[in-house]
Amino acid sequence: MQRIVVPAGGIGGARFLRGLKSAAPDADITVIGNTGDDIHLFGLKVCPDLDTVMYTLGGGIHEEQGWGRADESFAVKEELAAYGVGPEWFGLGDRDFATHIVRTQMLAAGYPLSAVTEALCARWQPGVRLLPMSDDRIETHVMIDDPDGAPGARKAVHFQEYWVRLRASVPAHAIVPVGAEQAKPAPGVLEAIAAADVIVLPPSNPVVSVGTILGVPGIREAVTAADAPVVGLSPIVGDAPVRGMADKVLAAVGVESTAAAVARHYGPDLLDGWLVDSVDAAAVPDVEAAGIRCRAVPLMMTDLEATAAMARAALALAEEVRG
Ligand SMILES: O=c1nc2n(C[C@H](O)[C@H](O)[C@H](O)CO)c3cc(O)ccc3cc-2c(=O)[nH]1
Repeated sequence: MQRIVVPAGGIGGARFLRGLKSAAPDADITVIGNTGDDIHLFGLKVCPDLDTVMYTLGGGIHEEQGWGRADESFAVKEELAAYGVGPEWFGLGDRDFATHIVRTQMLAAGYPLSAVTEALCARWQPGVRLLPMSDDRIETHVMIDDPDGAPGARKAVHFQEYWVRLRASVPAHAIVPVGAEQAKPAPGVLEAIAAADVIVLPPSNPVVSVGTILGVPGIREAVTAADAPVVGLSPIVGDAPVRGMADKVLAAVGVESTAAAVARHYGPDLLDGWLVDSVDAAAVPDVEAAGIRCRAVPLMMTDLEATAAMARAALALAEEVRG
């Protein structure tokens, strides 16, 4: 059975995984989920990217939104707001709250996040093995200008505040994965990477999703050392992110928002192959000049079949670089 490892963020990663499962129904897929987006609210631990993967593959996702639960209501949030308890800008629904309550209760009882995630997945049956990148707490913060401070002053805000409250409308000066340096990969992560037949970097955010996962000490090194080919799909199409704020956070790390620049950012030591969208076919020679095999194929996840075709192209490229 083919063993595929996918370090994944939220919506883009989850949708890609749905295509990958359809393209490789018999494969043994391990997902290493980003937990840098995690946030503590109302005393609860919320893991947006793990939940987005779990709900999407388990059939519980709000399809149009791409995050949170289908058929959601917001009575708890409204009641909290009536007490003046926020933040009001983060949309936690009633059904979703139950997930965070179970998670927080299990963590308080001493279970590590990896065990909690496995328990939550027992209900959702995502059809992949979903591992958090780490059991240790890591929180991505974004440095922005502080309009209330002295001229030139900056402050750090939680990634969710940057993305959801500020809608990434202000420049990001730096991305800080707080806690990453002391963190260890969760049990099973390094073993899955070492045993992989193929490692696929989905079209997730290369800085705050895949970058954060690779930044956990030992993970990037394990991916680079793995025997398996490593192939990635560009999240940038026609010089703009397909969705999300990749352009803003790429600027913060000094990387241009182009498919070729993202490939170079990952680097030839990590990547064996890179898929760019057909509209970026002119970038293929640039990427190959950097020592990364590159092909141009349609990369818009418009429906399951289009997404499965992307996954098939990634697996085919992996075979090509292996051979
Ligand atoms: O744009 C939003 N995204 C929301 N997201 C998505 C999330 O902010 C991001 O898209 C990811 O963290 C980036 O991958 C949620 C995800 C959850 O699992 C739970 C609650 C939310 C709430 C919001 C929200 O209010 N607005």
